[in-house]
Amino acid sequence: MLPSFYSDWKHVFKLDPDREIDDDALEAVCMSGTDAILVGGSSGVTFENTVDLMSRIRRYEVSCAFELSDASCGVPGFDGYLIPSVLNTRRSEWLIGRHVEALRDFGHLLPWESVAGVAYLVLNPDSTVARLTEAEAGISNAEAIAYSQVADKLWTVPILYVEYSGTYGDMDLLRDIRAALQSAQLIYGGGIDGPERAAQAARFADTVVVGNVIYDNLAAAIATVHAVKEAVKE
Ligand SMILES: CC(C)=CCC/C(C)=C/CC/C(C)=C/CC/C(C)=C/CC/C(C)=C/CC/C(C)=C/CC/C(C)=C/COP(=O)(O)OP(=O)(O)O
Ligand SMILES: O=P(O)(O)OC[C@@H](O)CO
Ligand SMILES: [Mg+2]
Repeated sequence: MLPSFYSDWKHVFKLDPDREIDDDALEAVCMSGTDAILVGGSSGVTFENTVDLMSRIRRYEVSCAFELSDASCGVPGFDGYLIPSVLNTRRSEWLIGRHVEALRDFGHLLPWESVAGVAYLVLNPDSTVARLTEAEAGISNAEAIAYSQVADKLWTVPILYVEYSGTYGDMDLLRDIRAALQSAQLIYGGGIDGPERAAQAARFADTVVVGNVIYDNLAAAIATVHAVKEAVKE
């Protein structure tokens, strides 16, 4: 498989266009040595707040990708675009329905060479994304592994995202999902509050995403970069 814009990502910071970040904090994040900034959120993302955040990140050399979760937010100028689908949603619109409508209407505008689909497994029932998409987050570990295998082995998705947004996940499950995958890049995100948890997740995930702690404890967030880069993958 040809390498893509996300293939080398070990550590990623996720910035939400719907949240405030001052210039000093943004500089610390962009100059931290992270592999990329991923712009995205599950609610309150608009064309305007996305353009605003992208243009501020563009002052720095760091790669910058956008997670497109609303068809009205097709902002050009990112290095790459991730398009999420939720595997364990009860509503097919979040798996495929909205995507079909968006591609029908706007697909001709997409820079396809810089686009990748992402299969999300949403596992924190209290997260915004779980509520929004009515995800069946309380599934057993065997079911979570089966979902992952459907995405990876049957559908050959490029990226599987194990999403615990807002809480730290089950690392034994992450290990077992890792072991069950054939080719998908494994992204982990959720509840990483500093270097220890970041290093643990990096043992099993190809890519570790750090989000909310940027806004809650910037120093702890910055420390996750080194922790992930130095972690030994199992
Ligand atoms: C030039 C250019 C780029 C043109 C683009 C043209 C265009 C718009 C083409 C259409 C492309 C397309 C197929 C778009 C998909 C449209 C769509 C609506 C897809 C649905 C996506 C989806 C499943 C959304 C649900 C939410 C989700 C999974 C979001 C991902 C990000 C995420 C989970 C963030 C975490 O959320 P957060 O807010 O941080 O949560 P917490 O509160 O818990 O922290
Ligand atoms: O905000 P946190 O809990 O770090 O989660 C990161 C990311 O997976 C959210 O989509
Ligand atoms: Mg968030």
